Amino acid sequence: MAGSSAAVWPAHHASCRRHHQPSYSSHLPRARLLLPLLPPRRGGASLARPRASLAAVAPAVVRTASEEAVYEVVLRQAALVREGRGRVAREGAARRPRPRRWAEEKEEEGLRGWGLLGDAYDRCGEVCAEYAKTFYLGTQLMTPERRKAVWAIYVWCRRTDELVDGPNANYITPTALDRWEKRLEDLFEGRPYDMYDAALSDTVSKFPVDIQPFKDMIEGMRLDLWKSRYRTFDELYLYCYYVAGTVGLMTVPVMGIAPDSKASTESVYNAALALGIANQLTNILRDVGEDARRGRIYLPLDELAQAGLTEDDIFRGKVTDKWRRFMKGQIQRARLFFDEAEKGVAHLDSASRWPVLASLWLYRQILDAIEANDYNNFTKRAYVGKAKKLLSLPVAYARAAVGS
Ligand SMILES: CC(C)=CCC/C(C)=C/CC/C(C)=C/CC/C(C)=C/[C@@H]1[C@@H](COP(=O)(O)OP(=O)(O)O)[C@]1(C)CC/C=C(\C)CC/C=C(\C)CCC=C(C)C
Ligand SMILES: [Mn+2]
Repeated sequence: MAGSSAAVWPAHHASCRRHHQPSYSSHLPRARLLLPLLPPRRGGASLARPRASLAAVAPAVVRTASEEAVYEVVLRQAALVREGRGRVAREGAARRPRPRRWAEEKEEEGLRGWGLLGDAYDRCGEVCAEYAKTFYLGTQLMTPERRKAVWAIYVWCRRTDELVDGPNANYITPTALDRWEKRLEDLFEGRPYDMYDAALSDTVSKFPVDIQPFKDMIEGMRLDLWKSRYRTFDELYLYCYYVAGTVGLMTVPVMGIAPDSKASTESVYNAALALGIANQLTNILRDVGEDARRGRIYLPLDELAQAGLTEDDIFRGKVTDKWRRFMKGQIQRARLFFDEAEKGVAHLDSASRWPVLASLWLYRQILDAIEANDYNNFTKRAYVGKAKKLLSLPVAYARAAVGS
């Protein structure tokens, strides 16, 4: 946290936390369930066409309040990237101050200043390699600039998550999150607080990355401080956007859109958002039991009720036919988000496709694992075995190479 000596960098990785998930049941594919299915509002090829099967059950496509709000952010990010591309092309200049003060102070202290920035990125890479091995491997194909930038974003996200999910989580207050947000604003202004911040500060000076998704992720952490129930999928959707959809919006400007892509910028952002939502929904479904033991239910209560289930059923954790039916609907919804995301991958810059596709496939396989566990996500943790993980890598590599 800003101004605090407490290390926000964790020594451990808890298998934590904010895993949560929605569902719907037999009348499932209601129109509102999928932001990514909505057509784009502006020109350009769409990745987000309603699929025939869904259109049949969801003739009236209506966005919910959360989807509307999030879509506004998507449009703003897309506009920024378009503008950023133009500006970089015209001026060839960075948009924001580089973390000058930090580097100069370090030089005054007899440290290597700008040289330290290289070390800062290296440390980000090490953290990534430790916490997200497959993803780290995937970044090796990217250009050094992009790779370092994605690492810096990863580390900021991981640290933010650890605030509410890590060993010091019990001491985190709204004020601490306010300080973390102030520190974020400072680093965007070129005034980083520590070396991990310095790496991100440098990244945002080089790529058209907007502060909004970062702030929104902190907002998600705020929610986790007080909210442990989600009445509807709309509420859950917003939460998933905050804690995971934001990652897609943060990383697309760094990973880049393929120069030959005909897709509209906002449709690529929509796909990125869908991947974050899909990952978070999957995370939630995997961790239902773990969350329940912490008194949390990240499932839409209205959909639970429609399935004839109560909160007590979750806390009791008995796999019944009602639960299986409910879970099938939830898994189906998560898969739809993955499908929407997958369509966007081909439009990313070629070097960025592999890590995204590999991570998408790996995470999606957790849903298969839940099914293989006969929907017992109360006491059995769904995971993807090493062999499957290893197989996904070359397959994703081959697919990523095919291009847009
Ligand atoms: C290439 C690539 C995959 C880049 C993303 C790298 C990156 C910056 C990741 C940050 C992830 C992070 C630490 C988020 C903080 C909140 C959080 C922990 C969310 C959960 C992740 C799963 O982590 P884990 O299983 O460790 O969860 P626990 O904390 O243990 O519970 C999430 C479920 C969300 C992660 C979301 C993404 C990785 C979104 C990815 C979207 C893109 C990279 C956009 C791709 C673009 C297109 C066009 C498809
Ligand atoms: Mn976590």
